[in-house]
Amino acid sequence: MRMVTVGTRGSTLALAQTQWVVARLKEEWPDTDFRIQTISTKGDRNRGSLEAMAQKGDKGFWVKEIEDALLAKRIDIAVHSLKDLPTEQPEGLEVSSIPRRVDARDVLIGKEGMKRLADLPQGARVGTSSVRRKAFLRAYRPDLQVIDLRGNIDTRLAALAGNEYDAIILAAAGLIRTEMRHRIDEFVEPDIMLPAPGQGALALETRADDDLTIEVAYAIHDHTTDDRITAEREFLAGLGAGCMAPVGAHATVKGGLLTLEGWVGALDGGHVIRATTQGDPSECADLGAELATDMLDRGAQALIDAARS
Ligand SMILES: NCc1[nH]cc(CCC(=O)O)c1CC(=O)O
Repeated sequence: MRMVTVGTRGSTLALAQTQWVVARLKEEWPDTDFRIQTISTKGDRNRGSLEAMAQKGDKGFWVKEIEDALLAKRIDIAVHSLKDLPTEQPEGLEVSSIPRRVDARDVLIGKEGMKRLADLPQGARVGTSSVRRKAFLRAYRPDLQVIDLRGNIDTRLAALAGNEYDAIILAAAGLIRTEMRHRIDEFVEPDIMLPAPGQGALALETRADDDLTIEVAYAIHDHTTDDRITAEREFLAGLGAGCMAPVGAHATVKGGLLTLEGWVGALDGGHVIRATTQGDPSECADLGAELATDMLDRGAQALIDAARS
């Protein structure tokens, strides 16, 4: 029997999404044996200094050790949250399959009476970890207090139970995948907070020459998700930015037309540059690159640089 080892981080979310992937793969390949191997990354070990690492240009702190395990053939497929995966893969590795995306939106979870973003009282304390959420939240509601909130999903939910926060913002996908959808109080619409490029999608990474495993992984590839996230990621790459930038991107496909929206925000919320483009889904990469060029012409670089320092 063929055996495929699937590697991932050890967090609840990483394990839940890897178990989902393996169940889907097993449906397609009932005669293949799948084994899950967890791997600890620099991001898992140094939670406190993620921003410092990002500033040094170290983009791959959630994935480096997992990619090393792929290259050393300790694992055959790596499962990543797409939004944490740098836009380029190291020599010898490739993204071979993009499974169907779940909800890309951010969500609000609040205490009693704090369950809708628009209705939060003046000065309410909202916890979030990402510069993108901070920038867009401050632009929408300059009166709110935006407070740092780090850690995995369980840690963040535990923090909300304490006294420091009135509400927190997370990715819907993480809660859906860990069977905590019932905790969601409000889906924040993209016209208020544009999601991160690739949010809600997974990436299956393999060795670029491992044809057998690539065929296995590709069985759960979803073309529409791929077109959407390709547009979003090319936009991010075109801006020269990574997952720690105040950048949102959200593509949808309707009636055979791909619509890509991109936002770049000032971290203080004072300014958000917004742009939209449309085209055939087969042109997804070009649409993303063109939108990035357009935004750079309109001053996006200064906002990205400012958020970095
Ligand atoms: N940066 C951490 C991270 N990476 C992926 C997800 C959620 C799942 C996803 O976006 O696919 C999260 C948690 C969050 O942002 O709330």
